[in-house]
Amino acid sequence: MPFNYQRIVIKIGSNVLTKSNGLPDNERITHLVEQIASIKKQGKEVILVSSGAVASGRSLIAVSDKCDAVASRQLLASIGQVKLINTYSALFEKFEMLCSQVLVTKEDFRDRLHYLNIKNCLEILLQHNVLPVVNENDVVSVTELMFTDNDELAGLIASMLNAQALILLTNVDGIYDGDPRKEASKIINEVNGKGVDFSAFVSSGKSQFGRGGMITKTHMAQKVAQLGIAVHIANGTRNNILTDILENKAPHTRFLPHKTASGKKKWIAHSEATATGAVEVNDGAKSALSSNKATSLLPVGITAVTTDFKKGDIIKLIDEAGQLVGLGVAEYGSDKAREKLGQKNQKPLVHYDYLYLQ
Ligand SMILES: Nc1ncnc2c1ncn2[C@@H]1O[C@H](COP(=O)(O)OP(=O)(O)O)[C@@H](O)[C@H]1O
Ligand SMILES: N[C@@H](CCC(=O)OP(=O)(O)O)C(=O)O
Repeated sequence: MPFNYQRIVIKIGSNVLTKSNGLPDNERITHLVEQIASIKKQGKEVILVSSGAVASGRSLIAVSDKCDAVASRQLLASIGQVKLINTYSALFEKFEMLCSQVLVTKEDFRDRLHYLNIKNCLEILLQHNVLPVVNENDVVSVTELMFTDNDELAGLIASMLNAQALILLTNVDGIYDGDPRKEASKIINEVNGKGVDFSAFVSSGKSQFGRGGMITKTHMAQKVAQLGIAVHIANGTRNNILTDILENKAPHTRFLPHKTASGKKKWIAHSEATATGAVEVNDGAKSALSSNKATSLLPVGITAVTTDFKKGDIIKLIDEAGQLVGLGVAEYGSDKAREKLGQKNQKPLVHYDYLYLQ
């Protein structure tokens, strides 16, 4: 049965857009644009998250050996992004389609206001039948301000826009149950459920031009699927891959979507890096929160306030072994939370509607 998604986020990785010599693969880009155009013609909404700025820059300028890694990435991306977006623009024009450039940084997802600004921008583009082409703003995103990779960015965008599906195109057919270079390794067709540990067969090594690697892809995919979005990891260098995925006839890995979470929960889910405070919860609270019932975090289950926070901040819920249990919006500040620690019949510190569990 084909997948009948209405809103789809497609991420094209560096390795798909780049030839082995590090330069952009224009034939590949053209073929992907043709497929996106045909998907759009079916009335579907598509958001493209495209890497390739650095590779495009490489085709235009030689970087001096004196440049450090950060400066050379800034230089290449600044020049390359212009070429990348012009390439897309010219190719989509052949199909009478308008595309737009949206460059973002991790900071743009930090608070709810910034988050809504980007969301509104993407929504207005979609309403006008424009295809947003999103990339990280590599020129200003350096070191700790960077996304792990564009998979993380694509996951954020898919969650933000309540997409039905996220397609991650890379240079292998999906997640293998062993080293993808070995013949005995098989593709895992379906992943259902959270907490699957891929570390036994997914190596941390990255492909030639990739940044995050397959491990980060699997973490992100599980998280996004848990929020109700189907995630497909497939080989972007295969012909007709996008149309074949949607017709359910391409070999690849699919993460089955779980029940849909609210927009606010989706934002909270991706806020670990920006969470300000933290509390420690006991085992009883941990199992109550993980049960099938909608449960809020009550002071009776909190053993300590480990980092201060204000009312409205996103805080981390940590178990007694130091593991992250979830994230949520604090209903009151850390001073008040300390006063109520361990007490019964108190107002929840995190209401269920504003709670995301790992
Ligand atoms: N078990 C596995 N299954 C599939 N790919 C794997 C596995 N273990 C490691 N990898 C590597 O992950 C790479 C893809 O991730 P990445 O380098 O981040 O690509 P991209 O730039 O497309 O996002 C593959 O080229 C592959 O070599
Ligand atoms: N923003 C960069 C790509 C960064 C990146 O993470 O790429 P990828 O490994 O494809 O997820 C660029 O356009 O060159």
